[in-house]
Amino acid sequence: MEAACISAELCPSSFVFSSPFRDSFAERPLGSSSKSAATEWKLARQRMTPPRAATAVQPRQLSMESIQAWQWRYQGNEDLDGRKDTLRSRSVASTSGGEEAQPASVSQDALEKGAGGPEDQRLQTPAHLPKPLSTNQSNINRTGQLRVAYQGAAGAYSEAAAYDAFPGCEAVPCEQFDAAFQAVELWLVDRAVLPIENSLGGSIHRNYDLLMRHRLYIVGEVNFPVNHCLLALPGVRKEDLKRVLSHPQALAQTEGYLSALGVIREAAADTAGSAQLIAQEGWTDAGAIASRRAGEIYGLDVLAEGVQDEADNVTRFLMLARDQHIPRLGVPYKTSIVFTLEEAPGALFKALAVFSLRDINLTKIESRPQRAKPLQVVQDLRNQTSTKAFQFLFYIDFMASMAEERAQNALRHLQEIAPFLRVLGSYPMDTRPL
Ligand SMILES: O=C(O)C(=O)C[C@]1(C(=O)O)C=C[C@@H](O)C=C1
Repeated sequence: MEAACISAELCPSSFVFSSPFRDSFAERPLGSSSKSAATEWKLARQRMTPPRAATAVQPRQLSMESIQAWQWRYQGNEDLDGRKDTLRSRSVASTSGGEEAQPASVSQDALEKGAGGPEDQRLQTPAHLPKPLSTNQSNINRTGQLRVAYQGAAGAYSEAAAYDAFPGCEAVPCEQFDAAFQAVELWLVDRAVLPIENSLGGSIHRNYDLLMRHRLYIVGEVNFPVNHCLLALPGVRKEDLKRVLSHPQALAQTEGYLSALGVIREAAADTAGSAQLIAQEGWTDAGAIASRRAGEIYGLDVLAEGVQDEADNVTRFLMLARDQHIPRLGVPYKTSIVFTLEEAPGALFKALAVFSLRDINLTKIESRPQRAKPLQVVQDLRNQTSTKAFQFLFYIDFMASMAEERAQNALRHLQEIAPFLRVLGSYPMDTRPL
């Protein structure tokens, strides 16, 4: 099928194939018509069972130092050899769990502090990390698995979504969302899978902002059913709990249940991380909202299952890559865009009309503050006044492929109204039954 690119600005980078896995999602049965296959999908996803290879060794979040070394070497500095032994022995000491080599988790701190150099005392290169990549290498690990970054600890829903999106992949935990974006940009991993919205909790605003800040493409989506459990240390009863820890989204999704329980809610970086913390600290007054699998990993009991406020609780995850997915025709597609508008009466109405005129269905609209330019002076000529208006970025998902003429025409039309327009990706819709 022909690739569609309506203008160089809308599709800024050329279509480059760098990984044999780029179409792995598209090749999966989308919206399988067989009832038994559909039921099997559903059950497998609800169990959230990663491939056997992934359960054998639990990934652990490693230190920021390994990433600094990666980043520094990736930028073309190759003179680490003289320090290799020191670095290696230090890293062994810092990861002395006695286990086998584990996937590195990427910390935001590591990425933000930037590359050091041989003089940088923080540099460490864990011995098990594969060789740094050059731009003409693909970052496929030694066993040929695709490496997929996600935010959180092992047992997080994001990890399960990563396995769901890329069956057989190696899921790489990251401390923050930003770290997952950067891990892809730095070629430490091939893809990232990140939550963008939840049917109960709404949008994950942080990831909208990061989509704009980074230059990755959306190459697919996964709608993942989230079935929350209340977890606690063995022997602890519901009545013993004074507080419950979890990711803010998970706390929002179980708001009614936790209010009835009368516990204090404490926000944590991710659901599985809170289960891990309770196990590590031996807290008998605290419970965690997390997956059943997180309970199994960290040795916590399931006190209650399905504690989300509505039985249908679905989180939509985006699959991100360095290269665009080439849009096709013949299967359901979504396209995600972000644009700005000049402050004027009816500006948003006109922008949305470009889709309705062509019978294109919108599935999502989100507005976020334009952080670089949050305010704009607006003259009201009729009343001879001027005020300051908030400036927004509008994110829209619509149901069409960029290979379709109507989508190309809609965006050409939008470009006439919008001072800034970027296509974040055109990708196959997840039409599997939930
Ligand atoms: O903490 C986790 O387990 C996550 O994967 C994060 C996250 C989110 O950010 O929305 C993902 C799915 C659920 O909606 C709850 C939390």
